Amino acid sequence: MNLTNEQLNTINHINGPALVLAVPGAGKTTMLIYRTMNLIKSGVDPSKILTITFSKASALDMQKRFKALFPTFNRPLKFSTIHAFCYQIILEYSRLRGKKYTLIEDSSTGKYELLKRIYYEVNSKNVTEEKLEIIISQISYHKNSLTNPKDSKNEIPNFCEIFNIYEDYKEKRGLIDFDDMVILALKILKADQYIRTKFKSKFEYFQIDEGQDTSISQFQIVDYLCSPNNNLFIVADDDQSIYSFRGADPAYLLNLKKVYKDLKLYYLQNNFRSTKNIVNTSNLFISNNTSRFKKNISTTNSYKEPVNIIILENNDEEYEFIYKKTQDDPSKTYAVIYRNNLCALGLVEYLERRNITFNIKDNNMKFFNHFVLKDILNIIKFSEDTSDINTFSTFYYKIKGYISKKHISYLKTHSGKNVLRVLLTYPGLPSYYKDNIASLISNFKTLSQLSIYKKIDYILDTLEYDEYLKDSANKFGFNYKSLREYSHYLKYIAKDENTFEGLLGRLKHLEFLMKVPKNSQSNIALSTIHSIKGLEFDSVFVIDLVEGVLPSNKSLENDNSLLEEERRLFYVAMTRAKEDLYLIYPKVHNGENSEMSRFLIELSKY
Ligand SMILES: Nc1ncnc2c1ncn2[C@@H]1O[C@H](COP(=O)(O)OP(=O)(O)OP(=O)(O)O)[C@@H](O)[C@H]1O
Repeated sequence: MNLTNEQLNTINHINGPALVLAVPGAGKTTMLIYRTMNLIKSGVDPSKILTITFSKASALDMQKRFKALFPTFNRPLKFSTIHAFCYQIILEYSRLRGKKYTLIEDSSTGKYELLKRIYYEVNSKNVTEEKLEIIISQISYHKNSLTNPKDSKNEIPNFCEIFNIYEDYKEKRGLIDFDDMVILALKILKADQYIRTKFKSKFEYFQIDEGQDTSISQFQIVDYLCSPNNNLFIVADDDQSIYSFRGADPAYLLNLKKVYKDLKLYYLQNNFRSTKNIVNTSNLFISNNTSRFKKNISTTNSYKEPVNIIILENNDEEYEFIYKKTQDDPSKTYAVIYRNNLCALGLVEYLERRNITFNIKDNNMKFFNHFVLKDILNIIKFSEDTSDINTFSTFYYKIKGYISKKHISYLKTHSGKNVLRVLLTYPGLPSYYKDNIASLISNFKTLSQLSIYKKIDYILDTLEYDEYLKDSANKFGFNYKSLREYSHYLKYIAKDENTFEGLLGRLKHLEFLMKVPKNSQSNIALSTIHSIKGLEFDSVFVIDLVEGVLPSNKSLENDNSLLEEERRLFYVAMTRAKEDLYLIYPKVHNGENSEMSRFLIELSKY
């Protein structure tokens, strides 16, 4: 590969701190590999170089790329995630000081169960799954950003107390979670002189890839280890910082000059990846963020197809569009990129019915275990066997009928072919209540006779499960629209099924498909924006570009910094494309009229 002058300049940096600000497709990873060799050629002992990558996969990828570029070099080199590195410090401390640490994820308690228990203790209420996710991400945020949980602005009642009990519980039992690795390693380095000296002398040159997504606590570890020589080389693109919820903050990069007075700043502004159309459009787009380094992004690539803004009637048309386009040329690579995992469901269902294989990059699909899905399936199950009191007990209070706990206790001691008929024998029932139950009996009979697709609407409307969703949205702080999305996707999957067993089988199959390893040979990738970073494809489709999805509802309710992060997410998605970029807006999204994403409106003016 012929390196440009910009690139050569960068890799020739040897001593002292440096920040390389690079645009998408500028060859950041490539530069780190060449610079590693350059250090070695200039006399640095390879075992003294530590390269920190964002993920395990990128550490392996970098190792492979190094081997491919320099096949004859066979001395050991260290490419590691910060967590793996911190874990080594902790292990060494445990070995020398006889203090044992266990990862909470490997312990019998388990992080989720523990936090559920603590939430109950503190708030005398069960925590919902959504709230549990918020708690976990907020704990992580405060630890990584080294901010005080007291200042947290989240909607969790008594969050700070939950945080403190959780931390205290772990500390007393020698348990650590993923985020503790960095904090604990930092504590050990500060307090234990022997270990500090040992690790400080282990490495002399530090390189950080994806610096924009490195959290403040992670930077502190490196800062601690590399002083006083500060042989620190950071490669970053502040415009691609998309992990603020884990404590990454591009402002830290913007202020790096204050931390290292002799910081050398290098720019890599040539995009080798994309057509001029994509580079120019994405450049104009990201310039609307205020908190960023200004760059002059350019490319020597030629103009080709313009960036396509595609407006379609609904999600089905969106899936069909992608299906047809991805059949164009089997030698091309395609990526379908979305903001949330849930957006993939309909597409997976659509492509799979047409025997199209794909690589799906995330498997964090909560859909299959979500309470809305479970409730609806349980209600259908009960309609097929109305003697099943156990299933009935899971949802009786979520549908119309005013059935209470004491009625359920009665039913548990009185069996019958139809639990609702048994309920009619409950002593002293007022006549209006008997009418309610009689109406429910008739509703369940009707439900059992409907097609599987129509059952779902019947449950939502006639059995008033939708009212329950509205109530829980109010009570527990869910977003009602998001809850409705679950029923929408279930209906979408159910529309080609004739039986309940068929639907259950289909769900199992889709769940399996979305969990399979990502090594299939398919040329079509499906991914969230967070998981696609660093990768490139000939054609890219960014789907579901509606207000509330991208930008997300949450970012619209908060201050401008979250909206800037949504813009960066959009930018990361756009800049994965080499040749063709399709930005798609379905007018009806998940069965509801939608508004076009403000980002698309903005782009259509360029
Ligand atoms: N000097 C060069 N000449 C030709 N191609 C290059 C050069 N440097 C890098 N490339 C190519 O440019 C593409 C982008 O490189 P790379 O993936 O390393 O970029 P990146 O800066 O890490 O991108 P991003 O931040 O968007 O993930 C790759 O296909 C790489 O091979």
